[in-house]
Amino acid sequence: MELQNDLLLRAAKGEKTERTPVWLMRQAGRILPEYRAVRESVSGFIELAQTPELAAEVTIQPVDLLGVDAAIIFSDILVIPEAMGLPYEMVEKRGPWFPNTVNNESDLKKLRIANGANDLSYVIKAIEITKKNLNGRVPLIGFAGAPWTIFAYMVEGSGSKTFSKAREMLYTQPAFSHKLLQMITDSTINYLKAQIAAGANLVQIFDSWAGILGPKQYAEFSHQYISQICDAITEVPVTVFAKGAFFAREEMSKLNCETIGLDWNMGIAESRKLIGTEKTLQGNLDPAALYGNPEQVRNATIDMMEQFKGSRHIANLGHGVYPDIDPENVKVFIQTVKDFN
Ligand SMILES: Cc1c2[nH]c(c1CCC(=O)O)Cc1[nH]c(c(CCC(=O)O)c1C)Cc1[nH]c(c(CCC(=O)O)c1C)Cc1[nH]c(c(C)c1CCC(=O)O)C2
Repeated sequence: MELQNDLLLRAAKGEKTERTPVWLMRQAGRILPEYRAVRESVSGFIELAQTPELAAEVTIQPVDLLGVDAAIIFSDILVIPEAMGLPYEMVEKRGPWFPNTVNNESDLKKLRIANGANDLSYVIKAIEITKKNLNGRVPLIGFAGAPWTIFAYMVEGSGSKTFSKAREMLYTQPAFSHKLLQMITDSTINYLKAQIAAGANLVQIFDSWAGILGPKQYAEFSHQYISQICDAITEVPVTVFAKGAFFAREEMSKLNCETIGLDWNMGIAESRKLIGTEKTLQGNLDPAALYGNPEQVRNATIDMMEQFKGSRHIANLGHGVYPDIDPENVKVFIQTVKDFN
């Protein structure tokens, strides 16, 4: 199907666009009252994510209600551990929790490499329904967690400020760590390929915990695996968002991907210098800027746009939108990008 709005894809490839495309990380299922209404009709996040018709509905909500230039499929990065044999729960107000964790070779034997189309058929079904109902209005973004971020949850068993157990593993059991990272990488490639076959027009890799590694460890335990994924995905543009990996920007410029996501700690001019002009940059307004009044949101957005001006850019926040942000301010952010030239 021909896309009516392909700004995101053209910007990712570095082609000329009439204006800068805009979407928000975590736009589906955080800020909209319409999302909460759907969410309350089921038992919880996991049931919602596993019900393709409803997942498709909340994926499209931000397109209808906010006017973003892309949809991102409603799911979670933690579906990969589950598909490998490590189920998770989503604890209200606390976040993800794994009843079992992976700590040694014998835990590893209980895991398998996920087959995207079979083990995650509910996501694939949700993508198919979303594509049909979007009817070509905007591109659909597929996604997965980066292997290191997924590893961190599988070893730790929940969120953590330091992920010290996961980082301990890299020092005390490097061979085990590499085996698990490779299994996650192979699963992720299968999964992204299945998302693309079902209709995802671009895929994004979220390395949310990149910033807790030092540069050497990042190169060995994260970057290398992201690089494998980028090399394997040849069908659609790839975006890599490694939060906090300011130290790896120059290395990231060599990845086989179209777009690098910036968080709000990364200076725009400095990032462009380190990454060069062969990549599109995505980001990077501080999500907290949306707590301001509409005038402040507008000014902060214009300030960001001016810094990116003239170079390959997809407008976004520097991380996911916070759940208590007023959707009206999100609309101001989006409209300001659309009006900017
Ligand atoms: C680290 C991470 C996770 N999940 C994700 C990341 C990477 C991005 C980032 O760094 O923010 C990615 C994610 N999670 C979700 C999406 C859906 C699409 C989107 O809107 O971007 C995406 C892209 C839905 C979700 N994932 C989750 C919810 C909230 C669940 C609910 O509705 O109760 C949603 C809508 C739950 C989740 N899932 C995760 C956590 C820590 C939590 C709990 C806190 C939170 O809300 O973020 C793991």
